[in-house]
Amino acid sequence: MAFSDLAGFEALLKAAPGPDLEAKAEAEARNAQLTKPAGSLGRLEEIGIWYASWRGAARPKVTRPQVAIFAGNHGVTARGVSAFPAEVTVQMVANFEHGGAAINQLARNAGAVMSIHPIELDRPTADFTEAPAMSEAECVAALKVGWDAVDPQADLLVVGEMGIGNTTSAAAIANALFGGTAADWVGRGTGVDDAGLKIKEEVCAAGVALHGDKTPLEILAALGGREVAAMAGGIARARHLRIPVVLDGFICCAAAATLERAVPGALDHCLAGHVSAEVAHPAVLRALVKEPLLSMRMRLGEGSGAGLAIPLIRAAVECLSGMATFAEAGVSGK
Ligand SMILES: Cc1cc2ncn([C@H]3O[C@H](COP(=O)(O)O)[C@@H](O)[C@H]3O)c2cc1C
Ligand SMILES: O=C(O)c1cccnc1
Repeated sequence: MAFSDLAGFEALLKAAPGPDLEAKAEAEARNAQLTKPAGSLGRLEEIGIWYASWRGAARPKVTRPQVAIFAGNHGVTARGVSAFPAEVTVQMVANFEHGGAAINQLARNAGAVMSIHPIELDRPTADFTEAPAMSEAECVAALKVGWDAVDPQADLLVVGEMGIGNTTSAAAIANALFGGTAADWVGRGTGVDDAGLKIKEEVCAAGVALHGDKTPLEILAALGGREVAAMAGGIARARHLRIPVVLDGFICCAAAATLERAVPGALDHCLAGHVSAEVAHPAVLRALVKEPLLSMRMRLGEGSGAGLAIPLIRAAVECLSGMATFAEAGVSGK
């Protein structure tokens, strides 16, 4: 399966498979017979059934989670939108490769295989206050990096990002997709001061004024970044492979939101791993109708919040698949 332009990518989104309803019904029936009062495992029960429906198996297992990290550089960093310099992006890629970042520890803790995908770091995107950040061809190339990064053998996917300046990009995407004003969507990211926040607001407003009336995937190209588009491509590919996805923080959810706005239901195979401390993340989650699993005051990105949620999802699946039924265990029912 391939795509060569945004229209082709959107057609693939539309053609993506839904959950396996037979496996879902089987998992629901099984869940109803497990040795516990009905509903007593709360959300764990829903998560187990959701996972079973996407994997097409009533008693699935999470054995091969994947964490794919994408990195890109942003033209808008020249405007002073981050507390850190743009070189940090490439420096953090080296850190990921040497195992020194937070996500390395969280991926290992989750038993996940981690892959790192720097995308043309020596070619920052255009400043989106002046021109589209990416041409259609550049956006399609980045979507493909994400599409190709997904291991078809994986059974759970986290997409993460590294890109200094990308909370500004994510805020502009959210503002363009969901309306309101720039002030509703910009936050402190890596920790900008009040003057930095003001600049972010102006940059976001200028980007939305220039590109806000485009279609959702054109907005991804115009206001996103290469790592942002790659996350969207990875999420879309996972859907075709029926691999459930754990969404990370503000940037990941802004990327994902372009898919949902292009084709409603495109994120049905995704759970929100956490709610980030970035101020507008709760609003993006509300717009996507996703209830986050964790609330840990994290605001790092890199897939860290989602990576932390992998063991929780595995725990839900272990209960569904491993528990005995009342009949098997000889436990009396109500
Ligand atoms: C050392 C370091 C490691 C990071 N890992 C993720 N981010 C996060 O911060 C960046 C977004 O924030 P802003 O828009 O304010 O630049 C992204 O790279 C994101 O992944 C990091 C940032 C830094 C400084
Ligand atoms: O919510 C996030 O993912 C986030 C917030 C701040 C900085 N980097 C990432």
